[in-house]
Amino acid sequence: MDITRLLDPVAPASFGSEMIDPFGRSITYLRVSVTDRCDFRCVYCMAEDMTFLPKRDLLSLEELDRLASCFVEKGVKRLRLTGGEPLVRKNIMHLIRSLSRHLESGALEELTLTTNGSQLARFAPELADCGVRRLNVSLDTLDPDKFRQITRWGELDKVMAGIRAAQAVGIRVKLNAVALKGFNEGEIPSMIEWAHGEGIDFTLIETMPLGEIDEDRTDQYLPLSKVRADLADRWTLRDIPYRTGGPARYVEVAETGGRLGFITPMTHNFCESCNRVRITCTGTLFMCLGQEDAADLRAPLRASEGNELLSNAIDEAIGRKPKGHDFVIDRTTRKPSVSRHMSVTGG
Ligand SMILES: Nc1nc2c(ncn2[C@@H]2O[C@H](COP(=O)(O)OP(=O)(O)OP(=O)(O)O)[C@@H](O)[C@H]2O)c(=O)[nH]1
Ligand SMILES: C[S@@+](CC[C@H](N)C(=O)[O-])C[C@H]1O[C@@H](n2cnc3c(N)ncnc32)[C@H](O)[C@@H]1O
Ligand code: SF4
Ligand code: SF4
Repeated sequence: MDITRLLDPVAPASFGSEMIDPFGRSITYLRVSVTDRCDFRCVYCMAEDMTFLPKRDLLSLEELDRLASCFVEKGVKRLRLTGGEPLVRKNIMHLIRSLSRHLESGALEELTLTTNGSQLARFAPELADCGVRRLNVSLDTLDPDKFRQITRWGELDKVMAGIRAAQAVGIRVKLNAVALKGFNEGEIPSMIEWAHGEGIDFTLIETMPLGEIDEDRTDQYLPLSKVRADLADRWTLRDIPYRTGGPARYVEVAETGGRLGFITPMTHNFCESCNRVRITCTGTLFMCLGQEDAADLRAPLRASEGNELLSNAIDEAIGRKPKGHDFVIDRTTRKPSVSRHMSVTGG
């Protein structure tokens, strides 16, 4: 905590001050959406006909580096690149290579990604070389036809090759699947068995109401409380204290010997222990995934070469971090709770 702020609450935070929000939560985790573009169009994430940002609106990789590095100086220990699809951003490895200096210095504990895996076979060796030790691959089905259906045109083979390539260079892969009623509901146990057989942790996510999509979310929404109860009829699930710094809560499945995570924003809110904020590829800071409020960091970033203005803008925004989301998915609420798509902030 910056001592000058304790003595005088209106004193500007000194550069490098750690970030504590109004609810006493320490912000140590930054998610950076490096592009809003993607080579897939998952039906729960995007509409088929999406309008993406013009390239001129994007921060350069150097600007993204400066922005993320300012957060590292302010106490961020975990950095996750997302998107859109992070690996489709041109020259993304320049950014990852450059950010890896914070791993070498010990300032960062983890540099990682959430990816759809389509480009992973190409990038895995270099990612490992940059110090990426584990990453999350989003995969909602193991059936190639269903995979094409949910992603609108993705090829499962490529993702599988990406997973294998990552494992081959020693990167630990975790699979994340959005639980979708009538789509992968029946396949969840066999996906878990497959992942655990491969030594891969598996996490289920509840669908959240972000952005207009072509389908009705009420038809897709599958509460994980129900999935968990069904799995508990089949297997022995034991709560374990394992934590990654993300929102998943884990159990161990006695019969498979693997870890299963649940990300339950709808049925069991985890905002109380929130430790994260997000920046987008245009330099907008979102203090909460589930709210519209945001702060522009591009202007202070570009206004001077030093980081003081930027640091002050970040402190001011962290001071507005809300308590949590107000997500609702039901038949009476047709509009998404938040207008932007998940691909803007990267989940
Ligand atoms: N509501 C909410 N959902 C989140 C938050 N962070 C992550 N999620 C959801 O969880 C999904 C997976 O996030 P990841 O960071 O890839 O996975 P994770 O399981 O949290 O990450 P690790 O546990 O660090 O491996 C995201 O795409 C979101 O859908 C959050 O702060 N709030
Ligand atoms: C937006 S994607 C970005 C990174 C990368 N393209 C990927 O799919 O891993 C990050 C995660 O958000 C999840 N996601 C997208 N839309 C969602 C929604 N409406 N509710 C819950 N999770 C969602 C995806 O399944 C994925 O795991
Ligand atoms: S979930 Fe990821 S892969 Fe699927 S459309 Fe969204 S950004 Fe692309
Ligand atoms: S919804 Fe907002 S407050 Fe809740 S965990 Fe996610 S980012 Fe944090």
